[in-house]
Amino acid sequence: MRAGTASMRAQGRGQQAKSQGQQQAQAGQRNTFREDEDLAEQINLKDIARIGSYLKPYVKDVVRILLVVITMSCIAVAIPYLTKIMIDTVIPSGSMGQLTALGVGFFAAIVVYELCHRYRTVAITRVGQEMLKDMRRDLFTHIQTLPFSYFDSRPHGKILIRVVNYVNTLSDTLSSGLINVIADVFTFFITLIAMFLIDWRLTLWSLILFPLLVVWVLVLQHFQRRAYQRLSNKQSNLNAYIHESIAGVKTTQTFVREGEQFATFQEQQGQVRSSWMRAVRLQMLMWPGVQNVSTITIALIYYMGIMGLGGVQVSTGVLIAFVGYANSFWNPVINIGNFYNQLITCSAYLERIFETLDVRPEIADKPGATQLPPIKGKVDFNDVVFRYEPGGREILNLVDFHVQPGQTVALVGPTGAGKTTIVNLLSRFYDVSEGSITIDDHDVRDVTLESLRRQMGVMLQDTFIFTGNVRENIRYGKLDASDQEIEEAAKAVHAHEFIMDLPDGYETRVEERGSTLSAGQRQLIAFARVLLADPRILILDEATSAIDTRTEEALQAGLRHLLKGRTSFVIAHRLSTIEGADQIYYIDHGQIVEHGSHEQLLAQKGAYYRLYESQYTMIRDANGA
Ligand SMILES: Nc1ncnc2c1ncn2[C@@H]1O[C@H](COP(=O)(O)OP(=O)(O)OP(=O)(O)O)[C@@H](O)[C@H]1O
Repeated sequence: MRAGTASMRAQGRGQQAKSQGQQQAQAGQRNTFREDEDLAEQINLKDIARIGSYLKPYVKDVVRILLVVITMSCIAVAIPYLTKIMIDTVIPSGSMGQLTALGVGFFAAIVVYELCHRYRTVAITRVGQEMLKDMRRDLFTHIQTLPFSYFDSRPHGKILIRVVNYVNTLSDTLSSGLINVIADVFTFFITLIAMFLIDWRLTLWSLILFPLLVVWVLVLQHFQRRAYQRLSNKQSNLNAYIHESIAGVKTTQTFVREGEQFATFQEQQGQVRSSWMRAVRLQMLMWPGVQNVSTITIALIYYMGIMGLGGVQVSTGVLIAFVGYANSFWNPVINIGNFYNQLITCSAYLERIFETLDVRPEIADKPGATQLPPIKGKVDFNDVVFRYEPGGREILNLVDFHVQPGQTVALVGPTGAGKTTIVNLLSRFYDVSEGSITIDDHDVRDVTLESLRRQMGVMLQDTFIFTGNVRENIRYGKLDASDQEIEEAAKAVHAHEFIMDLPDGYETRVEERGSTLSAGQRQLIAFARVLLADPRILILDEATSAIDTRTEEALQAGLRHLLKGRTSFVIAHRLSTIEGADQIYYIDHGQIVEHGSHEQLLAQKGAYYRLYESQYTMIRDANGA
């Protein structure tokens, strides 16, 4: 990953997002919780402009808020001027009428200011939250479309932190910063104009230290940005580690490795703490800079005004009004400085968010992709070569086989041989590196993903159960299925019996990943789900591995008529489940080494025969024992 950094920076972040994954993949490297992700050197102004694009739908609200905020600025500018009139004109004149009128004016200004303030706070928060919601929605929907390879290339905790924490971090900047800063720029200029109109010499003296402040902010921003980038990386690493630890907690407890897990956690946490402290220390340096300059300026105004230096000859009223202006001049400067600070902090998070949004799914419909017509089920693998990473190890090497509609094909072979990879290519979760895969003579890359996957039913090794109840989980296969259809599918796969034994039958609540169900029960539910979807091509990847032999026999009977007329691919280590298959392919090291029916393969006395023998011997020994 590091080797690619220089060229990535040169290309700018837009391309960087795209190239980072690819370069990582080319180098065959994947990110882990121990590694920081690469970050761009410079703040990308496009990222900032993109936040603006999230404001677009709320333009009317923003205009209303801006009007309110500008009213507030005008009041803030008027008050020192009213003070000047009070001191220089009204008090010396002793006119009670003018004094009362000015007093009422002051009071009205303060009431209007407070009302505006309340409105502004609520309206800005609402717009900010809507923008965050939109951004989170975009991230979530985009992540749902990303290919498996994206999730292979980094810990899931690092993806999670972008959608939740990083977006939250933008909250302040979006909800108050962005709109307030526009008002602050406005206040800054009208204050400056008011100051020039009252006394241009004193105004110039007030600005004498301003360039110094700009230099101070610019010097600091580089270090500050680096510090916040480092912090975002460390937070991401910690999140990835916590996520992994929770997923692996059963293994940790089984092997009593809590101590080791804790030590790694402490190490990760320590890195977050130290990078946080450094970032905050740098941020704190910005504040005294602005604060000191503003204090020195005010002292200077008093000194110049009182001593009449530098050609400055002013009345007491002007001097007091000027100090008031100096405050309301420095306030927006401080606010703009703070906003800049926030922006630097946010840019570290924004680049991660937009990088995710910029990842173009490698597996996507090509321009002009057609709908795959209703399929009959002819499948051809034509000299397929496949590597998970470009330039990486060949996982499949010239795999060539042809399946007729309605046939049941079994893939067997040692672990890691490439069986799952074959069926993943068929559903186009990855694209072949060389060769082609066709369904009914349509190349899977030429048709839309939606029309392809909608006609395929895939049941993977690790069955996923969503939070909800059993019925909803089965309905996932066909969202408009009736209760009767759901129960029929469950009966066909012999899931109905165990479901009826659950406390609330089909309404029994199940938790994320189905942790309250046994592995076999989870597989039966997934089986019913996939059968309900009624796909033309069925893929069962170790789908019966956790089902006990008795249930499996019953299940086989139920399945037989469902498999009829469907092209099916069955991967099973337990050979008894695939004996009836029309074709059995024995895969080893990414190649088909034998194929034929069960009887033909036994007669060949090759790898399949040896595997069968070893399983048979194991069963016989177990029964004998
Ligand atoms: N996402 C991935 N990225 C990189 N390599 C992978 C990935 N998934 C699998 N592999 C590698 O590809 C090879 C084939 O894996 P595959 O899962 O297809 O094997 P399999 O025959 O299904 O094994 P098993 O019977 O154990 O499920 C293995 O060497 C594995 O390490």
